[in-house]
Amino acid sequence: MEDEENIEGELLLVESQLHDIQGQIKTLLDRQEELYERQAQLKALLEASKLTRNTTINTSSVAPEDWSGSFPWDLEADDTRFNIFGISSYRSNQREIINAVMSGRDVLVIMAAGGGKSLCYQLPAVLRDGIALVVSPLLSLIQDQVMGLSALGIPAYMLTSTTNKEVEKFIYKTLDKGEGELKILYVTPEKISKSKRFMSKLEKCHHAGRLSLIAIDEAHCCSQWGHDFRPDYKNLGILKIQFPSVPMIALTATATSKVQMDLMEMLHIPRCIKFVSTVNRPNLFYKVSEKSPVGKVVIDEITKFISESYPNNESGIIYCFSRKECEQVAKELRERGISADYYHADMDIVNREKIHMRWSKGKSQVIVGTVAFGMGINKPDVRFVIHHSLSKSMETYYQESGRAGRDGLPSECILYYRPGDVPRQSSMVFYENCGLQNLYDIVRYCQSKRSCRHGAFFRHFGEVPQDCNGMCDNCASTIEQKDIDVTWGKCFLFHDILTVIFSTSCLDHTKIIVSLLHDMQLNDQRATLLQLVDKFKSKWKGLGSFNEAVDLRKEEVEQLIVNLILDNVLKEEFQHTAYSTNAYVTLGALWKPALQGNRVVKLEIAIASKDRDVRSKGAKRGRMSDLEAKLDELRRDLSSTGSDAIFPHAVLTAQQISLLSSQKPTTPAELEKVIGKVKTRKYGSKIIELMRSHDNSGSGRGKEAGDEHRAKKIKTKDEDVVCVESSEEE
Ligand SMILES: Nc1ncnc2c1ncn2[C@@H]1O[C@H](COP(=O)(O)OP(=O)(O)OP(=O)(O)O)[C@@H](O)[C@H]1O
Ligand SMILES: [Mg+2]
Repeated sequence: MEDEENIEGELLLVESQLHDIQGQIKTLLDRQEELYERQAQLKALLEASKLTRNTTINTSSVAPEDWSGSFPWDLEADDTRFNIFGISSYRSNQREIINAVMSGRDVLVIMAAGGGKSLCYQLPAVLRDGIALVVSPLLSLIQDQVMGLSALGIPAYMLTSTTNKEVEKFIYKTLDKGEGELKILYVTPEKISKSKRFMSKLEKCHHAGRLSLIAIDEAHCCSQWGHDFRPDYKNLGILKIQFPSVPMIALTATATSKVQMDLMEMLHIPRCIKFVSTVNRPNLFYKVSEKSPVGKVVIDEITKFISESYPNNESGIIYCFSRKECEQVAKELRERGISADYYHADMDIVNREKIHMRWSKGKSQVIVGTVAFGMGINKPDVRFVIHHSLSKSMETYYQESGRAGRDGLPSECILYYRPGDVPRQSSMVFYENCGLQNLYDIVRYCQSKRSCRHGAFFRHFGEVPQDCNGMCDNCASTIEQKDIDVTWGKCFLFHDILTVIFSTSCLDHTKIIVSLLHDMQLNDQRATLLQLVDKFKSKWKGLGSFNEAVDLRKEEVEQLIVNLILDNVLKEEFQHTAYSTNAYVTLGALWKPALQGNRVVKLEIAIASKDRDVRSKGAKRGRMSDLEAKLDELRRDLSSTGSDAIFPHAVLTAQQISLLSSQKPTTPAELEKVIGKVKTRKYGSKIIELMRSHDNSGSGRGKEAGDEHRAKKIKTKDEDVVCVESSEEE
């Protein structure tokens, strides 16, 4: 009898070790496949490199590799950056990239969303002689860029299906004969692949030495491995073959090394200089909020968050799972006084564009959209991105949440998560290549109450982690968190957090769940996640007071089941019906060791009464100061008057408003120092008029809400605090 038990014990151990080894073999086989793939890519790249060497003018002697050194165009570049673009200093890598392009090199730029990629090709385009060609995938992006550049007085045009005949004629003539004023020409990739006429004009332009550079924006669209593959981008390789001496700059926000290799190969730029910036978005505060199963509660929470944190109509996006959900959420927000519109693929294009415009111009505060509200968003001052439902992968979440704070100012990204949402997503993605694996990665992110959220992105994109400086809920939380062993069903409370490790208790939760499923499987029955939770709860109740282990809330049982899925103790299975795909929970590869207590499953439980209301230090803002509000109104007025309507942020950025309201320039010379020459020439008189009247009206210095702290307390020389009533004394 004892012998048998020993044998059984060893058998279990052997089985569990075998399972681990099988896992390792699988990892090695996957790695082998990756290496084969990489080998093939490298061979192809070598070929392409040899090919390009034969056709490319050798530029290797043109410039040194120290791209941050000094260059002949430094002064002119600085002057253009500040006085035309109104940008006071370069962000990380911008200067180096500009220098490499100016030196005639091909460049690949990987820079996070909002990092400032546009300047990297727009500035050299202004500085270099001739016309710069920019390929961009979306009409709305192109329109936005052309409008912005025109407002700065830079002759930029687009040649797309919407371009009128008159402008088209002008563009062709300019390409052909070099007569008109044209510095930057935007086209969609279809123009390159489908219009012979365009390509022949471009050829002429190049032949006359007037093609200054070629920029491929959103370059990840070239690669099938990227998240937004566009077939027409595949044909862009022709550009380097036709115009080998013209520097090419390819730009994207995210590209794994596989996608980077792919891009270099497809665009024929094997010897390009690569600038890879960090994926870090230090101005974004990341948070996962527990999502109530009651829809109205979630909307109430979102409404409270928006109206308390963003009282000045600051823009935001809410991502929803389905079209129906978008409409519902937008309606309920409107009922609660938030100006919200919905946006999804079922709407006609005119309607969608109208909604997008309203929002971009600050006439509505929130867009509630599906993932269809995507790449075309160029608004720099989106202050919050809320996910009403789970994204389908870490990569899509990074992209979607990354639309917040592109202007570099503090912004918030909140994901409402409940384990019950997992089957909804998994039944949509399970048939995709690695769909479930990608989904489970973001589910792990959501379930964790300890790991740094920014750290999860660093890990995902293979970057060395950096401290997030309290810019996520888990790092900002001061609550002490500890692992507590509750073997034999005991649990302990440590401050506000209870962490439970379920192990070998014969009545523990894991065992009950696994044995429930085992029984069901024997009877040919199946259960969805919610059904399994109910079964567990009633079984648990049946055990009554004999059970010493902690009684979990329904949501916590869901969380545990999802953890068991992530740990391969359970797995999801899918079945198609005529109308939908149902997800069921069944036994996974490691159910036996779990049942026998050889598999430790951890569950992190935050005590239910406290949703850790941690916030970003910089995110919560008060009402705009009086002057800021006036400047905001002025930029809206200025953006909608004049011959070509532009977006308010193209007139004055959020940073510029903030600088103006603190520095209060009242002469053109002072104003120029804040917003540069071009904007001063265009809008200076109106801004100065506003500044002066604000100053004279008595609502000037010291009376603004934003300056309250300055108005109430100033320090005298001997450091005494003196209360003052009016700004004059300040
Ligand atoms: N050096 C800078 N200083 C201040 N603002 C800048 C600077 N460079 C760019 N910006 C501003 O940052 C915002 C985002 O820039 P841009 O549109 O070029 O980002 P991007 O890298 O192309 O992002 P995406 O991947 O989302 O397209 C714009 O409002 C731009 O004017
Ligand atoms: Mg961009």
